[in-house]
Amino acid sequence: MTPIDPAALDPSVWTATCLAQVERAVAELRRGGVVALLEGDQAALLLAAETVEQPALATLQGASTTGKKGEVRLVLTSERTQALQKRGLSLPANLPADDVRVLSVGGALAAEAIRQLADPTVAAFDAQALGVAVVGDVSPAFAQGAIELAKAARLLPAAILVLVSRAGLDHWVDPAFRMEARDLAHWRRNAASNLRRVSSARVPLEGAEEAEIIAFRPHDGGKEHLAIIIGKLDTTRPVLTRLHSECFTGDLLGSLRCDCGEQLRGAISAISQSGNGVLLYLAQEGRGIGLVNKLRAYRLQDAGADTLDANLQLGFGADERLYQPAAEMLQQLGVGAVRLLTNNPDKVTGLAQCGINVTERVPHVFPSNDHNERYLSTKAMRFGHMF
Ligand SMILES: Nc1nc2c(ncn2[C@@H]2O[C@H](COP(=O)(O)OP(=O)(O)OP(=O)(O)O)[C@@H](O)[C@H]2O)c(=O)[nH]1
Ligand SMILES: [Zn+2]
Repeated sequence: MTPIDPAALDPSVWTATCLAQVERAVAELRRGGVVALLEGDQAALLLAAETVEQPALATLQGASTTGKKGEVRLVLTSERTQALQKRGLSLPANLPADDVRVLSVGGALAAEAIRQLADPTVAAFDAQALGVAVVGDVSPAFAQGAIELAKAARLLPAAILVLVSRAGLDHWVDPAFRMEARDLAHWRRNAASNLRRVSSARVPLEGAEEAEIIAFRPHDGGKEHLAIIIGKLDTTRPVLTRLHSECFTGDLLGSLRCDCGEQLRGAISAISQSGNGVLLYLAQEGRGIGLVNKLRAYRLQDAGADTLDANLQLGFGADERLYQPAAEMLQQLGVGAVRLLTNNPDKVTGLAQCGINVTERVPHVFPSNDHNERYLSTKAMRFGHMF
């Protein structure tokens, strides 16, 4: 496929083309297929570690032998590498403080062993026996791009990578699944934002009968975020606002592991009682790691980790949420200043950094139960929540 020259295209066409390429690659990684990142005359063939199966792995191993560009590498976040070190992986001392680590895993490692290296919730394994060593000759654009694509696919942040020359790509990967590494930065800027208001309806809620739900669709076609307007919005003064991150288990099933269900219904009634306000229901399940990874985090918590360390063991940051979509929804609703219902100081600073004036933090605390006491105390001790 001839590379697209951005200068020759209308910016909106260019953006749409580049976003579509990233989205196709993300879907392909989820189904265990090979995608390619390009930079200059170099290319990196990628597989997501979580979905790797033997036939696709054999393709990458074949490319590594034929391409003579080097062996199969495993790309992990530094958080995941540190967790593996605690389980016996030996790495050279004094490594640079990189976000992402590229490891050589030898030519013969089986798909199952790769999945185990990515996933701390599977049975214990002998990390030392894998003989993993650090290699440093992979472009950061490839290594970071691989992790970014895996996260965008809501998979574990780990990938398999092989370097090949751009000229020989046709043999290894379908043109539909190739993209310039630099397009990822463009995608990052546009995907989560550029929200388009797609539909809205009046939905009377228990305790807030005058309510309207407005759906905002991200530019990348991802899951919609919802704004729930309660009462008649008065934007002439700071609006009572709640940013609620989706929690399937707490919001829908009434899970006692967290406080989300109570916070959701509590926010609706607090806003209703105050007269008017907004609840943003953000498609950022599991502090942005997705439901499946949150279930993995719960397994790690059942084995002793707290909610923050569980995220790190999986290879994620403590909190992967972005505040840009929330700020953009508020701006589109004409809300420039808010009184924010939260105990989380990061929400206050995150929203303020995205241009919303947070005039006041309104505490949003509910009593604990036997199942969520540890979760809530971790929030206070390690995330700085103000209870
Ligand atoms: N990764 C991870 N996410 C969790 C866990 N427990 C709950 N969540 C998610 O955390 C998010 C809860 O976010 P919020 O209700 O916005 O709460 P918060 O950031 O603690 O801040 P406030 O409630 O505003 O004080 C939801 O997306 C849940 O799915 C967990 O153990 N691990
Ligand atoms: Zn929850």
